[in-house]
Amino acid sequence: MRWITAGESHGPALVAIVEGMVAGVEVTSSDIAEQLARRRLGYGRGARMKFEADKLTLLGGIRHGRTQGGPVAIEIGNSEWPKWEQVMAADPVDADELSGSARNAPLTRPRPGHADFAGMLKYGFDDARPVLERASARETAARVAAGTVARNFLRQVFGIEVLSHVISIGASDPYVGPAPRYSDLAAIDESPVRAFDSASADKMIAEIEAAKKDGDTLGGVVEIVATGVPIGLGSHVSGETRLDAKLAAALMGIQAIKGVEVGDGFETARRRGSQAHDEMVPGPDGVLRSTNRAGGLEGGMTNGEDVRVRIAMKPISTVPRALQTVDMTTGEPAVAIHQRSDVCAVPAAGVVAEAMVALVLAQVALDKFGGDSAAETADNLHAYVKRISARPPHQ
Ligand SMILES: Cc1cc2nc3c(=O)[nH]c(=O)nc-3n(C[C@H](O)[C@H](O)[C@H](O)COP(=O)(O)O)c2cc1C
Ligand SMILES: C=C(O[C@@H]1CC(C(=O)O)=C[C@@H](OP(=O)(O)O)[C@H]1O)C(=O)O
Repeated sequence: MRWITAGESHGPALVAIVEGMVAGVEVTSSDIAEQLARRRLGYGRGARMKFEADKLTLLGGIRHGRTQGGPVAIEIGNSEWPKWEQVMAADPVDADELSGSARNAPLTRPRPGHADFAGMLKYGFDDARPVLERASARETAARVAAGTVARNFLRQVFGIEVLSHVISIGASDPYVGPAPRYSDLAAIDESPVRAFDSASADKMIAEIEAAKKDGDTLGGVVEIVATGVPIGLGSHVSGETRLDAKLAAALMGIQAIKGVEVGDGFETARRRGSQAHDEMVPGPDGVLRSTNRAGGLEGGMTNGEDVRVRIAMKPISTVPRALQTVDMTTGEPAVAIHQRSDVCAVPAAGVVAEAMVALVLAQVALDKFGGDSAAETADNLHAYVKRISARPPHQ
C-alpha cells in the first residue's frame, strides 16, 4: 500500500491517491469530511481556516461506501480558486492579464524557516511562489483525507484506533499525566488547543495570546497514541523494516516537524536500564506489562502495548514581526515576506500526525497480513492471533 498527494496551496484542488488498499473497507465522504474538519480547528490558526470548506469529491476507488480494491482518489477543492485562477493557471496566461494582479507580484524576500530560499535556488525560480505553493501545509488536508481510508481499515479489521493530544505549546509546562484513551478523543477535540486537561489548555492558550500580541508565532509538542495494535507489526530484520523508523520518517515528513520521540524518547536516555524498560509478567492471556515506556515498540516491532510517539513542531516561520532576510533580486537586506498565516498550528498538526500514523500502520499491517479484501485480511489476522495465543506463557 502506498499514497501520494498532488496540488498547490492556491491551485484548483489537492488530490490524494491511496493505492493497494483492500476491497470492502467502509469509507464515506462524510467520514473524510469529519477528519478534515478536525484539521481546520485549533486556537491560533489563521484566516484561511475560517472560510476554507474543504470541498470534497471522491473520484475513484470507492463505490456505495466501500473500497473496491483499486486506487482511491480524493479531491479537495480550493474555496478561493476564483481569486487565484489567473495566478495559478496551469495553462499559459496573457501577460497583460497578469500584470495588474497584486497576487502575482514576485515574492523575492525568502522567509527564514520556510522552504523559500533553498527552493528558489535549487529549482531556478526568481519568485518564491512556486516553492511556497507546494511546501505549504495546505497539502496536509490531502494527507488527512488519505489517512481516513487507512483509519477506517484499521478500525474495521483490527479494532485499532489512533488519537492525538497536545502536550505543550511554546514554553507551556508539558502535560505529564496518563495518556488518554480513544474514548477521550471527543473531549480533546472540544478543547481549543486539543489538550487532554483544562489546566494545560489554559496555559497553552495564554502562550498563544501572548505570542499573537507580540506579532510572534509558536510551535509545540503533540503525542499520538494507537490502541488495539496486534503484536508483530514491523520487523527487526533490517533498518527500513523497523516500524519506529517508518513512523519517524512519516512524521518528520509533516511540514515543520523537527523531532520525533518513541515512547518516553529522550527521557529514556537519561534513565538507568532498570528504570527504562517495561518488565514482563505472565498474565491470563499472555505477557503483561505494568509500564509502557517503550511506546509499544521493541526491536522495530509492535509488542502489544499502545503505540505512543511524540512530535516536536517548530514555530510557524511566517512571523508577523517580520524577520530579517535578503532580497533575492537586489541582494539587499530586507524584511521577510509576510502574508496571512497561522500563529500556531500545533493542534492541527496532531490531526495530520494521526493520519500519518494510520497510513504507516495500515501499510505494515498489509505487509504482514495481506489479502485482497478486508474479510481476507481479517481471516489472516485471526489465524495469526490464534497461533500466537496458543503459545505459553499462560497462567
Ligand atoms: C498544520 C500546519 C499548518 C501550518 N501553517 C503554516 C502557516 O500558516 N504559515 C507558515 O509559514 N508555516 C506553516 N506551517 C509550516 C510550514 O509549512 C513549514 O514550516 C514549511 O513547509 C517549511 O518546512 P519545514 O518547517 O519542515 O522545514 C504549517 C505546518 C503545519 C503542519
Ligand atoms: C491552508 C492551510 O494552511 C496554510 C499553511 C501555510 C504554510 O505555509 O504551510 C500557510 C497558510 O496558507 P495561506 O496563504 O493559503 O493562508 C496557511 O493557511 C491549511 O492548513 O489548509
